[in-house]
Amino acid sequence: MQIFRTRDPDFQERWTRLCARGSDEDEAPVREAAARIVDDVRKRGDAALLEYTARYDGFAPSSAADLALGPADFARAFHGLPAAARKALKLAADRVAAFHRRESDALVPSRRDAIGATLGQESRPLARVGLYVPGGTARYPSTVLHTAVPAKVAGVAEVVACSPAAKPGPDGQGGQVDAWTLAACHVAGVSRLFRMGGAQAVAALAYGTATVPAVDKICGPGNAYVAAAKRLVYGKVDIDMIAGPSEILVVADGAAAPQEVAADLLAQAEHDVRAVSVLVTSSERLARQALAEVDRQLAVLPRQEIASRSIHERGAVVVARNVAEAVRLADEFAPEHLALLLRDAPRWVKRLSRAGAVFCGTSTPEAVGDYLAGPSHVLPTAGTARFASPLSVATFRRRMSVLAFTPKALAEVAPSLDALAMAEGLEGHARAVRVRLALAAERAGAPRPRKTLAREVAAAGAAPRRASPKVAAKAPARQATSRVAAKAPARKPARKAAGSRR
Ligand SMILES: NC(=O)c1ccc[n+]([C@@H]2O[C@H](COP(=O)([O-])OP(=O)(O)OC[C@H]3O[C@@H](n4cnc5c(N)ncnc54)[C@H](O)[C@@H]3O)[C@@H](O)[C@H]2O)c1
Ligand SMILES: N[C@H](CO)Cc1c[nH]c[nH+]1
Ligand SMILES: [Zn+2]
Repeated sequence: MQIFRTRDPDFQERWTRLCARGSDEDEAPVREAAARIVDDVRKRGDAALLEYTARYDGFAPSSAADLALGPADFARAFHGLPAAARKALKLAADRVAAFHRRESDALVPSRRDAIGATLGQESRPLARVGLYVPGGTARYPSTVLHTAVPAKVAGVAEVVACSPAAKPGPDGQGGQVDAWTLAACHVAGVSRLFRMGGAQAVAALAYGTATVPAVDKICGPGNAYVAAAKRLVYGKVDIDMIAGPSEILVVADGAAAPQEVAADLLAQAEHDVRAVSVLVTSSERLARQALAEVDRQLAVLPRQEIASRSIHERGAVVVARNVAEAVRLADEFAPEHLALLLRDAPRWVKRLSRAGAVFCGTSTPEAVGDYLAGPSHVLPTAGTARFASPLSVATFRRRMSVLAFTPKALAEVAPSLDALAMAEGLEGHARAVRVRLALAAERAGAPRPRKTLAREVAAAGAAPRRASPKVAAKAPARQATSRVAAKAPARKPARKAAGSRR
């Protein structure tokens, strides 16, 4: 694990390199591999999906339909678990649901303004979403809960999930998905789970295949291949964010316990060889103690191989001049998880604006957020916390603006609208308003000079309205106007037409 100090002459260079984790340069080979896979599944559908599933997950079902598991499988798995396991899943699901139900929709309420325009927003759930549940080197039933529960709270009608099956065991049998993951699908109300993973799963959900339905949005975390594929399909579908290899940045002062610092760093390092764990501390002594403690704990960690590569290839300890500088660097790094092992940790939160989630103080280990604190553990990685937010109910809903003008309101804004449209050279837009004003005037039978009305209708580029015999009998002047309009030459200068109504 590298160690450097903000006083070092090459600090900026090393810090910039550390901050660039997961960047385009860092991930070029992964991106190219993901692009080939996505393209192939888009073109060849199920056939390509089955080939990649066999290659990467060792699962070769006889038909693509066998990739899918459904509610009966989920219920069987749930009821087959011991009571303590069912209780843990339910507790986590309940806490996630309780937190996300507290989210507010914060819409602009519909209101009629001074001119008579009623303006507002409405929000609706997405119809069908696809959740990526990782499963390459670890199982993630918690991710089922931290994605599907907010989706259900949001009101999504159809929640489908995908997760790679475990690699075949010594018996050569593939296709197994652990009971906890299936049970979590039962608890969270997932409709179907497809046993597929990686870039091929993302492509199948984005473009649809004969077996896998195309979704409106793909959400959920995954390794670098999954993250790269989500970037590639964005636009065809929406995505929640880039939630790639896990990260933690711990800010600690001299009072922090090195054992806790090391444990938090390793808890993320064990996710993936590409996970990033960083300590920024104001204490040289703590830096040294934490390094030693990481080595001690690594030696007895079951996922030592993965965590050790992550720590040695991507981990770092940075010694800052003081806590304020450490906190400033943490914010610049924009980590997925930011742990504040500081005296008076909550006080520092107001200095932060760029982290996926902030964990305050020694009794709030990051792991509590991973499982059952409440806020979804799906968080932006690779510095994208600069602009992206945690997965939430809002992730699964979309807003639409709703506008309703009265004729009077339209007439009031028409001159300015006309001016703007003509400035943009988009006369069709201006005409779409002028025609309404002209027809409204005609309907109202406003006592207007014949020529003015003729000019208005002609300038709007519209055909004359055919007056009903009743109206025609009552309003000979308007009928005459329409006849004139039908014959009128192409158009008068628009501004003049608009101005004539002022
Ligand atoms: N940011 C978050 O919110 C969050 C939450 C949970 C987990 N995670 C991350 O999710 C990831 C889980 O990773 P994982 O690998 O265990 O499971 P995964 O399901 O994300 O990836 C496994 C799949 O990757 C593909 N793959 C692997 N090697 C490949 C190769 N060489 N070429 C092409 N495709 C390949 C295969 O299709 C395989 O099925 C970790 O990085 C973890 O840190 C992030
Ligand atoms: N730390 C992960 C997010 O980066 C979430 C998780 C799930 N299970 C354990 N951890
Ligand atoms: Zn974790």
